[in-house]
Order: sequence, then C-alpha cells, then structure tokens
Amino acid sequence: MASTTETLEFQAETRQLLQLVIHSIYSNKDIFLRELISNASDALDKLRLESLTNPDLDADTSDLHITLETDSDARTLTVRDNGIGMTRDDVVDLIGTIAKSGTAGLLAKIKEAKENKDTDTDAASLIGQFGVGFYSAFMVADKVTLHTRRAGTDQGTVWESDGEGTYTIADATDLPVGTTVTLHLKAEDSEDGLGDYLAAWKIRQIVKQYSDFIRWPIRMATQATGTGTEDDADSSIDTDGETAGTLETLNSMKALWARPRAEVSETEYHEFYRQISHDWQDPAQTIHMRAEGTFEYEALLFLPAHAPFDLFSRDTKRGVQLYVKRVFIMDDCDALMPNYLRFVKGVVDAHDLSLNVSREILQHDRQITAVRRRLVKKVLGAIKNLQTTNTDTYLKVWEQFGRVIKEGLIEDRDNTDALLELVSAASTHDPEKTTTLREYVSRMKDGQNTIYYLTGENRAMVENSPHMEALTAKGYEVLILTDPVDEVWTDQVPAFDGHRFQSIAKGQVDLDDTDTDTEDSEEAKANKARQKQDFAALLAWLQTTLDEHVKQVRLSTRLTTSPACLVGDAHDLTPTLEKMYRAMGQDLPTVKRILELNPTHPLITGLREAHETNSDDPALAQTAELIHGAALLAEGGDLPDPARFTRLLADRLTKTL
Ligand SMILES: Nc1ncnc2c1ncn2[C@@H]1O[C@H](COP(=O)(O)OP(=O)(O)OP(=O)(O)O)[C@@H](O)[C@H]1O
Repeated sequence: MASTTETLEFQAETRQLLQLVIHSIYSNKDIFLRELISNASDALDKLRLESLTNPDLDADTSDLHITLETDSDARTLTVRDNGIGMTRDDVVDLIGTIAKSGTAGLLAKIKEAKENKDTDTDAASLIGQFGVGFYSAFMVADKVTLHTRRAGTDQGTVWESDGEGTYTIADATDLPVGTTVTLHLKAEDSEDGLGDYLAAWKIRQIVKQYSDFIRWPIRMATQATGTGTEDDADSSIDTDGETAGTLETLNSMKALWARPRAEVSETEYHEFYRQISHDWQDPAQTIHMRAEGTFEYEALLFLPAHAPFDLFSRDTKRGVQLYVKRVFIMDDCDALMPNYLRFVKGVVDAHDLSLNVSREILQHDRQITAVRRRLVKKVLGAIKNLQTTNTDTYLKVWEQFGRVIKEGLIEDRDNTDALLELVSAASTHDPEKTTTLREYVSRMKDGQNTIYYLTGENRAMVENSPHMEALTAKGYEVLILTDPVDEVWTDQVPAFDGHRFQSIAKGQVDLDDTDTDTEDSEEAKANKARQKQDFAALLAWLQTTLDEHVKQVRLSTRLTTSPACLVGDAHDLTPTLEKMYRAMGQDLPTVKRILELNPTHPLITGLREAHETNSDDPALAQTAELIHGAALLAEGGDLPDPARFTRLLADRLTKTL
C-alpha cells in the first residue's frame, strides 16, 4: 500500500508537548475522544462548505458522518470521518508542528508548574488553555496511525507514530476521501484514568457526555466477527470507507443554540462550552439569545472563567464562530466581536446570509454591524449584571479580562459609559479590595468633583509616590492604575458621570480650592504670593541649571514630606507610556517634565538660603542634580546617569561623616 516511507522528526515544541501529554497532564483521559471527534466534525464542516461554494469539487457529501469502531483482538479504536481530509503536506504541517505562537513560553510554564509540584490541575489547566487536540490520542494509545485523503485529490497518506521523537509518513492508494485515526490502545488502567475504550458502553458514555451536540451523526459500528487479519489494524478499512456490522447513532445532534432556553440545562450549556472552547473549566457566564424580525439569528455566547495564555499575543483568535442556517462558515469571526471582547466564546447562527460570505463582505455588511452592536451590548450587560448580582464572579471575570475590556475605552467610543460602569480598580480606600468608579464617586468629599488617579507599574510604587502625599494627608481617595492600558485610556476618556479624571502626576493639583473656607483661603493666597517671591531667584536659577532635564521648576502644593517630585503637563505622555512606545520601536523626542519643590522642606529652604548667600558655589548645582535624581527615583523612574548620581551622593555623604 505504502510507497515512499519517510521518517521525520517532530518539531522540538511538539515533542515536548507530546511528552507532557503522554506523561499524564490530564487526569481525565476520556477527553481524547472529544478532541478527535471535534477534529472530524470540523473536517466534515469544511467539506460541506467547500462543496457548496466550489462546484468543481467532486465530493460525495450525501452522508457526512463520523464512525467509531473497535477491534478487541487488535486492541484498536478507530475514529473515521468522510470529511475534507489532508494532503501529505497538510499532515506534515498540521500534525507534525505546532504553529501557535507563545507555545515555547507556555511549555516552560507547564514544566515549571510540574517541577514545583503544583497540583496536577495547575499544569492541566495551563495545557487546557492550549488545547492539545490530536495529540491527546497519545494519552490512551502507544501508537497512532492516520490514513487520510484530501477531497479533490487522488493521493492518500499514511502517518504513524508512537509519540516519541519521530513519525513515519508514506503515500497510500485506494483510500476513501476523509481521515481515519486508529489508536493502538494502552492497557486499561483505572488508577491512571485509562478506561476501557474498547467497551461499547464506555464509548457511548463519552460521546453522550462530550460530543452530543456535534451536528454530524457519530455512529458506532458494532464489531463484526471475522474482520481483521492477524494484527493488521488497517484491515478494518474497506476501500469504500465503511465496515461490516450494524451502526448505531450515538449523539442527538441538536444544535443547542436553536433550542429554547428553558429546555436547555446548565450542564448542557457547560458541555457545549467545553466542546467549542476546549476549556477545562465551566464558563463564568452564559448568554443565549435569539433575534427575530428582518435579520434573524441565534447567539450562544460564553464568558470564560479564566484568560487563555495568548490573550495578548498579536494573532490571538476571537472565539465566535459563524454559522448560516446550521452550516458552519468560519471560526474566529472578527466581524461579530470587537477586539477587546476577543475572549468571548460562542456561536452565532445567522439565517439570512449567503454561505459564500467572506470576511471582507462581513466587515462591510450593515446587518452584521448591527448584530455586532447588539452582541457587544449583551456581553457588557451580562458583565454589569454579574457586578450587581454575583460580585465574586464579576471580580474574577474582571481580574482575568479587565485589562482587555479596558481596551474598549480606547476602541469603542459608543460604549464608553457602559464600559466605565464595569471598571474596577485598586484604590487608596482599601488595601485589598478594588472599587468601581460609582463606588469611588459615592465616597467623594464634599465639593470634590474630580476623580483622582495615578498610573504606574505596581501598587507599591504608586502608593509610595510623592505625588500622593498631599492627597493622602487631606483624605482624598486616589485610584491606583497599574495596567499598561490605563496609561492610554485615562488620557482619552475625559470623565465618568460628569466627574473629570485627573492624574495627580499631571498639571496642577489644587486641593485648597475645595477644601478650605474663604477666610483661610485669603490667608493661603497671601502666603502663596510671599512664597513665590521668596523662591523666585532659586526657581529661576534651578531652571537654568537643570534645563537639560526639566522644562520648568515650580513650587508644589502636592507634597508634605518629600522635598521634590516630577510632574507632567496635562497632555504630556507619562514616563511609562513613553517607555512603552519606545519598546514598540517608536522614536519619540524625550518628554521633559516639571520639577516641583516642597517650599516647607528643610532641604529646599536650606538650598534657597545657600543660594542667596553664595550663588556661585559649585556644590549648589550638584545639590540640584541630586534633588532631581531623588525625585526620579521616588516615582520609580530611571536616572539619566546612575553612576554620576551615585558618585555625587557618596561625596556628599562622606562630607557629613
Ligand atoms: N480528522 C481530520 N480531518 C482533517 N484535518 C484534520 C483532522 N484532524 C486534524 N486535522 C488537521 O490538523 C490540525 C491540527 O489538529 P489539532 O487537533 O492538533 O489542533 P486543532 O484542532 O487545530 O486545535 P485545537 O484542538 O486546539 O482546537 C487541525 O487544525 C486540522 O487542520
């Protein structure tokens, strides 16, 4: 049968993944069948679609189905489909390599989790995010043989491997269109979670549990006596791709999304979710809707409970599949879900589209745009609903996906208000718990109409930043925003419910306006004017001395204990954002910042006196440099010349001894 047999090596990452699979990542080994059936079902979808859209394809689609067969003598289980099949090159590309980005990083994480003896589920849930697909066959089999022929071609291919380092691949003639995967089963071992996969009851049970909604018949061939010669597993394949014996259909094939909500149980929803997402856990929320009228469709969407490892990789796929009247059209339908909701999984079945519809057509279809708008509202509404009815789940969803949802504040201006209602952020109000913006507003002080926030790399850095001092001293709550996306949206969204967002590291923070009565404020004004006069000469001199680093030197109202801090103008890039843009390869001019001095700090008053006494003293310029450097360090910034700063500091300390 086979002509040129080649032995090829698995790509390094595939080998590692196979090792993890073989050495039991999953305690539940039964899912291998779900994975193989799901691949077979996809192959049937693809053939059906291709035959509908390509009249030249000569393929028989009159009875698309999946067949399962066992042979107890040979200890084999066979999963066969008469779907699209694969060419020899497809087999090498699709089965021998993993094309997903981020694989290497994920594998390293899994290995680490295993080595640290984290619970089995940690490693399993990591790999669950990845979806081992075809490779899961090696959990239950010590050898896997695959026969396949691509529709529209004559040449068949046989692939075989024991899941170690290599596989063989050969041409084959006389194969039916489609794919047959033959598992040479390991011995049953209940301790290791290996079931009796030769038993009809076991197969029936697994199919019912995991693959009941598959929309193609899954048939089980009852073993016919007399088939098979000795140990030849291929003998179960007839040239027409069918076997002798009787066939029993195991699945109900009901499209879950088309059934009335009241008739679907939570377990069924969850199983369906796991089937389409390959997720390990139940979803956090299910959204089932039907739209009637001029453009009819059904949608069944899920919010996952945890983020996939590649949520931020550039080629992350969106999770919504498009069907047209029960015919699968495409995965990852980006016209139906905006990028910032790329984690939502599910199915949309539109009744009035052409099967030939392309991504480009969908992008410009007004009705699809309207569907998308409605789906977005539904998803945002579902998260809002969790916030009020099931806070724990809302918080988990926000923790997993908040960083992505906040991208919507930049991308999706139509939903700014709804998105702001969902935002949850750390705040100085509580060291542990996050707050919604509405909760923040409810705690605002009398007369306060600004929402104060500070962005930065992590909570500790933000909390200890000198910018916080006066606000904390006067009892103002400040939001602590530490996701990179916060740097961007806060710059673009002006207000929440009429309350302006104000970075406490930008512009002037004038707390006196809201916090003191008029009499005090008159006195404060006079004080300020006097201070301004007293410091005028020092500020002018500092401005010249530090000109290379700062665009202005001025007195501060936001400091109580630190001598100085750096702030930006209202529309300046923050240092973190500047760093982010540079990391992305953008060439930006350096943004100079404003140095603010605390006029009551002894270091600053001392410097003023020293400057008054002898403005030519060279040590003064060094002190200025040290003050600027210390202000940079206090906010977690990078010194322009750390070696010089350390030398100046050491010299200065030496003099004090
Ligand atoms: N029965 C089959 N018929 C045709 N092609 C198949 C079949 N099984 C697998 N393939 C091809 O091999 C590819 C890799 O399969 P695999 O199960 O490893 O990953 P996947 O199904 O793409 O991903 P995942 O399982 O994570 O969804 C599939 O995308 C498909 O193109």
